[in-house]
Amino acid sequence: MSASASTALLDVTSLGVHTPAGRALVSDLSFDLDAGQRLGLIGESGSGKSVTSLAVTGLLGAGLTPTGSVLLDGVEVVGAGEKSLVPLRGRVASVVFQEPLTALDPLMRIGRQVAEPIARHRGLRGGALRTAVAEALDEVGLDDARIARAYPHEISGGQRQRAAIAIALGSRPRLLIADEPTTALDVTVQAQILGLLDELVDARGMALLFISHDLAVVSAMTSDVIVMRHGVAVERGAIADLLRAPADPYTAELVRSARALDDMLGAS
Ligand SMILES: Nc1ncnc2c1ncn2[C@@H]1O[C@H](COP(=O)(O)OP(=O)(O)OP(=O)(O)O)[C@@H](O)[C@H]1O
Repeated sequence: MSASASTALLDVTSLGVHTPAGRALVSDLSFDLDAGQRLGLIGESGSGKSVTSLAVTGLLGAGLTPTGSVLLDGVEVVGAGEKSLVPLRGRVASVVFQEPLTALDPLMRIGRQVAEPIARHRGLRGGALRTAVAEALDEVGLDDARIARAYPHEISGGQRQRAAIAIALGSRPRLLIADEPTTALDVTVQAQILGLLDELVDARGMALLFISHDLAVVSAMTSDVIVMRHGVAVERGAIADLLRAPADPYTAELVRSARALDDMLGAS
């Protein structure tokens, strides 16, 4: 969160999202992210985290209306048409979602899906494209040649999420939005994927907006968070400070339940 909003890669000011019936799903949310910075959005299910990530990338479904301002690399996303949004997607920001099956095309081999953003954004063809795809798969730990030829249903959930990460990064985005990227995975695979994301974000100097309901998971990826409840930011700051002295009762509850889980795991 920088002092100088004008240079931010992502600059969200007083974002609101409303249903057609006028219900506010997100209200008066403001934050910014500079190149290479990380920020966590944490909150219980239904608190508006995913709606925020969709609003930020201009992907809100029909009927949901955004208000306020979202500047992505200086371009206004709120109210923008597809024509101005398409060049931003991938090149500026990419999203990794909770369920990789929704991001992957079930009828297309993994290798082709990884190739598509690389060809589109980096203009590679033929042998150079094949080499770049092999490198992209290798980078996410999918170095088995079988994976490139497989369809999504032929590989494991963890491998699918690795492939989804390779696709999201193929366009070389400067901002990665990870929306509960490990929630659908078992704990061991979750730790591997978090480690992989951490390494890749670091190696490429990407900014990261990391969304989760799980304080322990968020604290593995970022040191700064916004706590959301009912579509409103109830608290923000360094995780270390929130753990020590949560100001909002809801944050205190999040900290208590994370500690209880930790104790339970420690005792087992
Ligand atoms: N298209 C939509 N139309 C109407 N309401 C919606 C729509 N999409 C989401 N909502 C509502 O907006 C609220 C916030 O949803 P959102 O998915 O952002 O929550 P979340 O914090 O990401 O939760 P989860 O962790 O379960 O994904 C919820 O009450 C949800 O039912």
